[in-house]
Amino acid sequence: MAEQRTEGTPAGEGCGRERPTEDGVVFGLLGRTLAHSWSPQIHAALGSVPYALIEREPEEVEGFVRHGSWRGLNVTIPYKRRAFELADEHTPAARRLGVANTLVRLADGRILADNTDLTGFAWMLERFCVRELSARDARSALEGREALVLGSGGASHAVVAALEDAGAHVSVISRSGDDTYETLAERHPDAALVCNATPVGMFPGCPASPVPEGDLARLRGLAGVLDVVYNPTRTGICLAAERLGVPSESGLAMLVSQACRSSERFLGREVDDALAAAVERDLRAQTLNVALIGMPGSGKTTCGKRLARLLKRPFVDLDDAFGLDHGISPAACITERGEAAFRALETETLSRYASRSSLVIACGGGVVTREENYALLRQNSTIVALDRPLEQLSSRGRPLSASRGVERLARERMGLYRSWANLVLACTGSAAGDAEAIRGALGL
Ligand SMILES: Nc1ncnc2c1ncn2[C@@H]1O[C@H](COP(=O)(O)OP(=O)(O)O)[C@@H](O)[C@H]1O
Ligand SMILES: O=C(O)C1=C[C@@H](OP(=O)(O)O)[C@@H](O)[C@H](O)C1
Ligand SMILES: [Mg+2]
Repeated sequence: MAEQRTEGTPAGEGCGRERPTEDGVVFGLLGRTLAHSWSPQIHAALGSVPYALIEREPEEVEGFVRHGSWRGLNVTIPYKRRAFELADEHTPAARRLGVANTLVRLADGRILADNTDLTGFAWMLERFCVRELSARDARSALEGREALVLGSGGASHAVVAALEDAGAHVSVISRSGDDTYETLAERHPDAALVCNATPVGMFPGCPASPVPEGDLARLRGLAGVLDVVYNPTRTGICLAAERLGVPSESGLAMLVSQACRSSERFLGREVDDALAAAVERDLRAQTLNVALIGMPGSGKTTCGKRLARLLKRPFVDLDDAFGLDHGISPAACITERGEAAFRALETETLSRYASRSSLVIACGGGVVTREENYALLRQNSTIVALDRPLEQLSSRGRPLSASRGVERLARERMGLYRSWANLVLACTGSAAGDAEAIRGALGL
C-alpha cells in the first residue's frame, strides 16, 4: 500500500511507517535495548518524571527526536553520535566530544545537545581524589601524573577529557594499537590512576577484570582505580584493587551525577550535592544483595525468608538453588561424591546468583571454605554473619556437622565468617527478631 502523506507535511516527515506523535513522553532514555537501565529510578528520585524507556531501531531515531512530544532525553548506545547530529545547538562538553547523552527541547522548539557523561565522570573523579586520595581536588592529585584509560570506545572519550582537565598525562590502552593490555605494566609502571572505560566486568560478565591483578600489582605508583561500570557495585578490577590495598570506586556515582546534570537541564533548576548523595546511597542500598553466612543450622535459611518478606525482595536459598541446578541435594552430593566435588558445583551456583541485584541470599554454611567465593559475594552483596551459640545449632540433615562435629567446624570457620562479614549479628533468639535487627542495622 502506498504511504499517505498529509497535505503540507514536508517529504519524509509524518510518513505512515513512522510512529506518529509519541504523545505522553516527557522525559526518557533513548536507546536500542534498555531493559536493565536504572535511569527511571534515579529520575523518579530527582523529580524528572514521567521518565520512560524508549527503545527504537536506528531508522526510527530521527523521526522520534525531531517530532516526539518529549521535553528532555537521555541517550545511550548506539545513538549518542546521532543525537549530537540531530541537535541544533551544542554545549561545549558535547561539542568537545562530538557525542551527546542529553537532549533538551528549548522554548523555541530547537534542540540543545549536552554531554553530562563528561561532567558526571569529572564529579566522581573530584570526589574520589578528595575522599580517597586526601587531595584538595582532582588537579592537585593528578596534575603531571600518569593516568591510564582502558578502552577507546564512547565512554573512553568522556573519561579522557575529564582526566586531561585535571592535568593528568593520559594514555589510552586498547586491544589493538601501540598501547595494549599486554604491555601495560611494562610501559606504564608509574601510572597513578587506572580508569576502566570498557564494558568488561559488567553484569552478567562479572567479576571479570580487563587487567589481571598481577599487572595492576606491577604499577608501583598506583594510587587509585575507577570504573565506569556500575553493576555490580564492586567490579572485578575494583575487587583486584581492594586486594592490593588500593582505593577504588565503580561507576554508580558517575551514573547518578550524569543524571543530576541532565535533570538540571530538563527542569531548569539545580540539584544540590545532598540530593545527589541521597539518590546514590538509596540506589546502592536497594541494589546490593543481603547475603547471610554462618554456621550450618545458625538460621540463615529461616531468617533469610523472613528478611526477604520484610524487604519485599526475592529470596534465594543457595542450597535449594544447588538442587535445582545440579539435580541433587547438597547433603546427598557430599555423601555420594565427596566434599570437593560439592564445593566446585556450589561455587558455580553461587556465581550465578551472587552477581544479581536486590536479592536476599542464604548461603550454605561452607561457602567460606573457598577463598574465591569471597569475591563472588563481595561484588554485589552486603555480607551478614549470623552468630548463634553452638549448643543451639541443629546438625540434622547436615553431613559435615554430623561427621566432623560442630565444634571443629566452628574452629575452622568462625574466623572466616567474621572476617568476610560487613555485619556480625548476635542472634536474638527468634528468626523474626534477627530479620528485624538486620534491617535496622543496615538501614533498609
Ligand atoms: N533464630 C532462631 N531461633 C531459634 N531457632 C531457629 C532460628 N532460626 C532458625 N531456627 C531453627 O534452626 C534450624 C536451622 O535453621 P536453618 O534456617 O535451616 O539454618 P541454616 O540455613 O543456617 O542451616 C531450623 O530447625 C530452624 O527452625
Ligand atoms: O556447612 C556446610 O559445609 C554445609 C552446609 C549446608 O547448608 P546450611 O548451612 O544451610 O545447613 C549445605 O550447604 C551443605 O550440607 C554443606
Ligand atoms: Mg540453610
